[in-house]
Amino acid sequence: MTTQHLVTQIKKKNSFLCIGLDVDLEKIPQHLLAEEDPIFAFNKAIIDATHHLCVAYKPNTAFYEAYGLKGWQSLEKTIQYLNKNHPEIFTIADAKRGDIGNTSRMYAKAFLQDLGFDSVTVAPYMGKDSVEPFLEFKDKHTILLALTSNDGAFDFQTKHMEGREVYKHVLETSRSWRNADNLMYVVGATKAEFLADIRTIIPNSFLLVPGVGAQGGNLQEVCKYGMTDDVGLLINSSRGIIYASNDEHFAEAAARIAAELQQEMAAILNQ
Ligand SMILES: O=C(O)c1cc(=O)[nH]c(=O)n1[C@@H]1O[C@H](COP(=O)(O)O)[C@@H](O)[C@H]1O
Repeated sequence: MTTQHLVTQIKKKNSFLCIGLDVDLEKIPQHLLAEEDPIFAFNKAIIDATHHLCVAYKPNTAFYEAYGLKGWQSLEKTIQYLNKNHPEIFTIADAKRGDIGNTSRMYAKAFLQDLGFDSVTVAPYMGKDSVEPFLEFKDKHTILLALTSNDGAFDFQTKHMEGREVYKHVLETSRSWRNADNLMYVVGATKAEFLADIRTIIPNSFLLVPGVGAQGGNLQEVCKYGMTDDVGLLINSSRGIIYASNDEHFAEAAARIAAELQQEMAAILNQ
């Protein structure tokens, strides 16, 4: 999917919401455990109830890998369901990969080609040759971790190196890599106050912003400092939406929370 297509969808739906499909069998409604594939049954119900409210879905692969082969099959069914029924929706494999080039090439093939995601999250720690293989795919996007939402972000990312913070080096240096136009960046919603500075380095790049909802990030603050003329933001909430209820009306409950966020976004877009 092109960035322009994503922007068009955002404007059409008045939403820049990304729903995180982080499925934990201990948290889903227990009646779904009788289904042949409880994870897919849960995802399908959530997608059917919320697809008109969001522009992206982000399964975090940890929640699928944890269930072995069955989990991987649930992930595959979920992306196939999205690509077949909602091809206008942007899909993110939240896998946080990155390795020597030869290995990264295989990660890129797995998520962007074989599974058919529009994008994949990648860690920048191993540098240029570990990220460039992901950038080779036309109309696919590599979402590089820049400033993450967790407290550990302060261990390395905000430390100074040659006079500036490490996350700023990530932003700046990555712009010189081959096919850098295919880059987006992760900035945690809990770090909204850093966004003004970040926008001086990457004024137009799309940002994936997780941390609204369960982690306490503030949507208004993120938009105030991070929004561009083309919106430039995908705001993710996972647990705050998908676990709104665990009774048989869980999907409607998830849609209610998603609608609240979408309405808040619409108000911001129409200001
Ligand atoms: O790359 C991510 O999506 C990510 C980066 C980050 O800095 N913080 C962060 O929470 N995430 C992911 O975003 C999701 C947040 O989930 P909730 O806290 O349940 O909304 C999880 O899948 C996290 O792994």
